[in-house]
Amino acid sequence: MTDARPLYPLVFIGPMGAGKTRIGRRVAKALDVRFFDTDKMIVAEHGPIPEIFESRGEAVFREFEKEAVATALAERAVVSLGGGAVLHPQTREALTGHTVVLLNATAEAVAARINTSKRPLLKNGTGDWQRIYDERRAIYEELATTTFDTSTEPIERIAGKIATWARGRA
Ligand SMILES: Nc1ncnc2c1ncn2[C@@H]1O[C@H](COP(=O)(O)OP(=O)(O)O)[C@@H](O)[C@H]1O
Ligand SMILES: O=C(O)C1=C[C@@H](OP(=O)(O)O)[C@@H](O)[C@H](O)C1
Ligand SMILES: [Mg+2]
Repeated sequence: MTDARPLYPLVFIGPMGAGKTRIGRRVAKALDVRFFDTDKMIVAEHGPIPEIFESRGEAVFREFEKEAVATALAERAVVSLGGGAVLHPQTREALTGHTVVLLNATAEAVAARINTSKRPLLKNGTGDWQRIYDERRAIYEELATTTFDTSTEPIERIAGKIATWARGRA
């Protein structure tokens, strides 16, 4: 069955450390389109993420994030969201009809790779990762139009596979 959804914006969702930022950037390069990372947009406008969580709270961060997502989704681009962006109902609604790629990874793979100090929700270590993932799993799976697992292969190989898949979709 062919997928009638437009390829762009091509959106990456999934848990922290799955590789949305790194893989998204590589896929954009391979497809020769622009790349937006909503966390980077928020940092550019409002400052470092841990400071936003600390001084304004998660709810304010989610509002900033909703705005960044809406801006990025208007572009013909690859767009990587932060792991919790899908918690906002307006963001879930905004994703309707778009091509949404879920990047999944196991807790073990993520524990070996991520810098928890930059992720305020993991400041007690990666033990919280599984709980947060379990809370969000159903949302990710409902929104995703395709899924790739990033646990075992290097970033370049996964990005290459996704770019090949995307070319086949275009
Ligand atoms: N497939 C992978 N194999 C090994 N390390 C990875 C892989 N994907 C991502 N990483 C590493 O994990 C960290 C988090 O990646 P990032 O793209 O920021 O994830 P996300 O945006 O989903 O939180 C980075 O240090 C990155 O180099
Ligand atoms: O899952 C989350 O709630 C978060 C994920 C982070 O982005 P990445 O998924 O790119 O790490 C960042 O938006 C913030 O620390 C909160
Ligand atoms: Mg990221």
